Amino acid sequence: MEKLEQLLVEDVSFSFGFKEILKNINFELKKAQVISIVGPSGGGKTTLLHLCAKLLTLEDGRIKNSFKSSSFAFQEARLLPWKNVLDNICLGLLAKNVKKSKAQVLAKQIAIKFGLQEDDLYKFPKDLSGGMKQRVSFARALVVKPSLLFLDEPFSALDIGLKKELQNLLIEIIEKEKLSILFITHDLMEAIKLSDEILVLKAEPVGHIVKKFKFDKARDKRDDSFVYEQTAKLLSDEYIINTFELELK
Ligand SMILES: Nc1ncnc2c1ncn2[C@@H]1O[C@H](COP(=O)(O)OP(=O)(O)OP(=O)(O)O)[C@@H](O)[C@H]1O
Repeated sequence: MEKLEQLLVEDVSFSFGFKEILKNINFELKKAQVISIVGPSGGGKTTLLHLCAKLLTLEDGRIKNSFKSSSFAFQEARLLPWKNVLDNICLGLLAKNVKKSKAQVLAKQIAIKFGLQEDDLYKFPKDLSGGMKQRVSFARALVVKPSLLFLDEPFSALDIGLKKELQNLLIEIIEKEKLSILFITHDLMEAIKLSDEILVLKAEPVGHIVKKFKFDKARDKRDDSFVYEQTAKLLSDEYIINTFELELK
């Protein structure tokens, strides 16, 4: 029988020193699902993601991650400046003991899929635009074929066209490879386009989930009008208004 892959977060609370950041967080992320965490700045979204990804040590509650493998992509691409594009993408594969020649072939394939040109592969991060760095960061995260991907605002610095292109590519990979994603975004439209569930994290008095929104419509059927319609609905929801301290005009 195949092992159940899921991320189970139960009663998680966390403090930095005396400052309580998160209180009683509960949710479950299943295979091929996308959960996004939205909320105002400073609400503890990144802290929660880091706890789930074991980049921070859990103090209180339980996090069970039974996904086979995971990887990350962050808002800043975090590429190694002394390695070229190809070598940056190869890193995770080499860490998994894939032979260098094989790693380079796989890295090249995914780089091209993510819209990089052949001659970009030998450039160093300092010679890349922000959008190109982001493509490299995605390629590096996905080349290892993770079953769970942690994303911290990966699209926020990109122009609308590139954002849409990378989102669509991600949607294709979610459906084809049954990728699961936990991601943070400030962008409600992006969350609606990509997620099965949105968790709204309110900062006051301590970071907690005030509401969960679920979306059943197949991701590849979510056209612009669906996204606009749902965004308008969310923006009139009292929990969203309250959490983001929106003023009703
Ligand atoms: N290493 C740290 N030490 C102490 N406090 C921290 C540390 N990292 C974050 N914090 C504090 O924890 C709180 C939550 O931060 P976090 O980055 O998780 O919020 P966020 O919701 O992701 O914010 P943003 O949307 O601005 O990225 C903030 O008040 C922040 O100042």
